[in-house]
Amino acid sequence: MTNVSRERVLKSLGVSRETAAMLDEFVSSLVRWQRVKNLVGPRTLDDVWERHIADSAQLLDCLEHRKVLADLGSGAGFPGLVLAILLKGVSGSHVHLVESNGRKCGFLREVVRTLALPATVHSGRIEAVLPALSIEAVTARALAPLDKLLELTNQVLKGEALGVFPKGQDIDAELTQASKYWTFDHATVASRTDSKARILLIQNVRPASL
Ligand SMILES: C[S@@+](CC[C@H](N)C(=O)[O-])C[C@H]1O[C@@H](n2cnc3c(N)ncnc32)[C@H](O)[C@@H]1O
Repeated sequence: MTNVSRERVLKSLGVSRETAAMLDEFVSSLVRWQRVKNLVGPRTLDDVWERHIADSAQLLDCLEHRKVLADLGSGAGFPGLVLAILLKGVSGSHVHLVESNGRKCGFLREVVRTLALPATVHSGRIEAVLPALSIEAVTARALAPLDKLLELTNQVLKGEALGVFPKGQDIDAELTQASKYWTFDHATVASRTDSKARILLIQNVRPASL
């Protein structure tokens, strides 16, 4: 199953042999660390290629020309490490991985170092780290509902920077709730890995009262 998924995902991504080798190395490290550090929901590793690698990689197209980004609440590197692997070699690219859990940061640092990725691991809280970063896009998967995400990111998303947030079937309710507190431009893109999911693209965020 894992090998079939791997082949299918790598084929659909159309990556080079070098990039495929980096993704393999990342998955191997995750499986190794998972045995002792429990970084992701254990059952999700059975389908790591579809559920985590492909699900993260599809965000690359949403970024368009943007290549300096912050991934908030990176966990075991989804989507941030996958994007850093895909962006390696793209001049000027950089991924800031922001994660407060020290154990997960240890893993992220090891993968960044081993694969020499264009990425920095920030071990700390988003609220403290994000304001100091200069970025073109923000990603966050499975971190918080949209109103909370905009509370965390409104300062960086008030202009041209793009928020790229994978969302599940509650997306419409989240948009309604967030609209009570924020105004913003948004669009959605269908997820390629989950028929019930969409990817939310957000810009020009302002407090609703202004
Ligand atoms: C549910 S996990 C999702 C991880 C990953 N993005 C994924 O999709 O697999 C949320 C992660 O966000 C981190 N996190 C939550 N609140 C945070 C905060 N305020 N600052 C930094 N990290 C945070 C948690 O430690 C956790 O690793």
